[in-house]
Formats: sequence, structure tokens, C-alpha cells
Amino acid sequence: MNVEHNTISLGEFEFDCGETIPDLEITYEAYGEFDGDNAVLVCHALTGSAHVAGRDRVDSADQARAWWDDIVGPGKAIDTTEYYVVCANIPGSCYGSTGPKSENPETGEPYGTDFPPVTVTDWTEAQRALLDELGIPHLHAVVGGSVGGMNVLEWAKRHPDHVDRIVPIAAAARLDTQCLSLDAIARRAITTDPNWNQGHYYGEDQDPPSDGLALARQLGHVMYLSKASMEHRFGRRAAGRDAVRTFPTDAAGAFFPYRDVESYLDYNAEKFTERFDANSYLYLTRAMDNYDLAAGFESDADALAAFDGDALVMSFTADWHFTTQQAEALADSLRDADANVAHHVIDSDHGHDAFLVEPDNVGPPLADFLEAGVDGNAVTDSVVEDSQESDFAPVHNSLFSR
Ligand SMILES: CC(=O)SCCNC(=O)CCNC(=O)[C@H](O)C(C)(C)COP(=O)(O)OP(=O)(O)OC[C@H]1O[C@@H](n2cnc3c(N)ncnc32)[C@H](O)[C@@H]1OP(=O)(O)O
Ligand SMILES: N[C@@H](CCO)C(=O)O
Repeated sequence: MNVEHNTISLGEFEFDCGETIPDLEITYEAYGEFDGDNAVLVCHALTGSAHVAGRDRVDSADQARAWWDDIVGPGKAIDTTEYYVVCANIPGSCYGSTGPKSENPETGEPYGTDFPPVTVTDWTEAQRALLDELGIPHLHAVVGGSVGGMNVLEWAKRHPDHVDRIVPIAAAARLDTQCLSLDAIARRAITTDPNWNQGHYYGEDQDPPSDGLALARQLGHVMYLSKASMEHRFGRRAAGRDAVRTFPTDAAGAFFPYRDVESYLDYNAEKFTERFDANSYLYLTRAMDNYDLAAGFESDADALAAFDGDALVMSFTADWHFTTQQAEALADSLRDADANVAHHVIDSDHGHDAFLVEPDNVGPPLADFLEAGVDGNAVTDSVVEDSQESDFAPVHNSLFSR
């Protein structure tokens, strides 16, 4: 597969908040050959990177493991022999693009929390500027999961004439109150870690706030799983004898089991602290929490009114981070905005991260949509008008009423 891994300087960048930095660098990967109208932008989720495909490569300067290698590649759902696929690390992250851990050219020190607040709008405008640099005025499609799906919606809102097809997956127009509250607690876990030091912890003689970040990630990780999948995978059983405890425990804890689910969360949190920056976690969760599709408009439908392409909204039944009901509301807004829309609901007990781990369910509708829009063979819609109903009506059409 032809892969381009690059970091490009976009020069001075003004953020949504009005603050500027002298130089915004964006790290991106591009796969395939651009033929003028085959560009697909993939927007990564909260802790993803530009490294979306090519799992066997070890030379990547960012996230070691490609996060959507089952979906993007030659002959895969986003077929890199057909499409020119671009994925860019978002501003504020820590995988090559400028963010809190980057050096502030004015001080020679890492920005830390002097980095401007970032929003999903900033990610979209940085991607627009990157694509300008790459000579790509128009996109065949923008695809993304989770907060990457919000990034997709922002493209339809801000650049409706620059994109033909959008695919927000496991996403919504805004986060609900329960998830907002958990994100707020997660941030507090970081900011109350004594090592956080108001965000200035990058010195050689300093330790990062790893305990706080680990706790924040554990809260997040639970949000990305479902009740059923956790029950099924771990139940109440104790972890094996060789399980390594990564957090200190209370004396009474020796009497009670260290559970398999704790071992799972501890292991993954520890791994996470080795790959992600705590300040970036603060910044990116703030951007996700702040996102509101309707901002500046009367409604979500108004915000999307100028988009008249095709939209595939994909959701997963056990996702409680962004629910099928929220996805249906989004699809309704797109319908009200007169876009051609299908809401494809996938039965899954994986929870929110299903979009990362169920390529057999995500791939076919995505591939067919990229090729044929909402008329694609494997694309189903949650709403089937009476006149359209047939023996082959999608199984989910009774989930929602209009
Ligand atoms: C846009 C992005 O892609 S962001 C990055 C990807 N997402 C995340 O990291 C979110 C958190 N991670 C996850 O939810 C998952 O790891 C996913 C979605 C990435 C992958 O899911 P799965 O393939 O089902 O992996 P699974 O959850 O089974 O295992 C994850 C790790 O936990 C380990 N593990 C599983 N059970 C246990 C246990 N009881 N105790 C300790 N460790 C355990 C696995 O061995 C695996 O380790 P490895 O990563 O070193 O191979
Ligand atoms: N688990 C994914 C999705 C979160 O929205 C991530 O960490 O990026």
C-alpha cells in the first residue's frame, strides 16, 4: 500500500477561541493515489492518531498500532486502491500535530496549559487548511467514529459544498449529561494528581500525572464498553494469580478478590499512560464535551441545511456513550435538512468501541455507501416509509417511530 506519512506546517493559526499560535503543525497519513475526485478524509476518535491503516508498519512516529486497519486498506471497506484516504492527527492531540506537549516557539518550552483551548471547529478548519496544502479542494466523503463523527458533522455544517458524502459513526450532535459528568470527573482525576502541576510537568526532572490519567482513562474505558459485554467477558470472577496490580490497595483489599475486570482496566490504563499525554486528554475531552452541532443556528437541521449530499449515520445498539436514539435524532435532522440519509443500526453488545472492533458489521454498509450512497446494497435505514416496505425491510425499522 502506498503510504505517505508527513508533518506539514500550516503557519499561524487562529483558534475558535480567538487565540493564535505562530505555527500549527499537522501530522497526517495518506494512502492510495489521488485522481481528482476520490479523496476520503477519515477523522479519528478521541485518542486516535493519523495512523489509521497499515498495522505491519513499525516506523510510524505516532500511535504504534493502526487503529482501523480492518477497515482501511487495499480491498477493504475504505479501499485504498480506489480512494485516496487522508487521516490527520487533530490539533491538541499528542501524535505529531501541535498540542500542549509541543514546544512553544516563543518560550522554547512546551505549551502545557498555555496552549489555546481547541474545539471540533478547529480540527475541521485545520483539516481544511491541510487539504488545501495537499491540493484537495473537494472530498468524496468524510468518515469518522465517536468524536470523529462530530468532526464529520462539522464538515457538513461548515463546508457543505466541499463534501459529497458523510458517515458519522457512533456519534451524535452533542454529548448527553451523564457522559458530560463522567468526563468532568475524569478531568478532575488528572488535575488533582499532584504531578499535574497546572499542566506544566514536562521537565526532565518531573513525572507526568500518570495516576490521574490512568483513572481518567478507566472511567472512559467503562463508557466505551456495555453492561452486557462486561458481564459476559469478566463477570464477577477473580483475576488469576499472576495478575499484576498496578494501583495501591487498602489493607482489607487483601481479603477480597482482585477482580478480572479490575485487572483488565488496570492493564489498559497503564498501557494508555505510556501512549497518551494527560494535557491532551483534558483538551480533547473538553472539545468533545463542548461540541454542539446546533451552535450558531436554531436547530441541528438548520446547521445541516446547506448540506445536500448523502449521509450514512451508523449506530450500535449497546452504545450508551452515543446511543441509537441520539443517532436517530441526528438522522431525523438530516432528513429535515433534505439530505439523502440512512440510519444503519448495528445489533451489537460491544458498546461504543464496536466501531473499532466489528469490521464485519461496519465494513459492508460503509463500502457500499461510499460507492452508491444511501442506495448501497448493504445500507439499511431505521425508517422505512410504508410505500417502501418490502419483504426485505431492514430489521431495525420498528426501533423508532417518527
Ligand atoms: C480511535 C482509536 O482507535 S483510539 C485507540 C483505540 N481505542 C482504545 O484504546 C480504547 C480502549 N481500548 C479498547 O477498548 C480495546 O483495547 C480496543 C477497542 C482498542 C480493542 O479491543 P479488543 O481487541 O477487544 O481488545 P481487548 O479489550 O480484548 O484487550 C485489550 C488488552 O487488554 C488485555 N486484557 C484482556 N483481558 C485482560 C485481563 N483480564 N487482565 C489484564 N489484561 C487483559 C488484552 O490482552 C489486551 O492486551 P494488548 O492490548 O496488550 O494486546
Ligand atoms: N476508544 C476510542 C473512542 C473514544 O471515543 C478512543 O479512545 O479514541
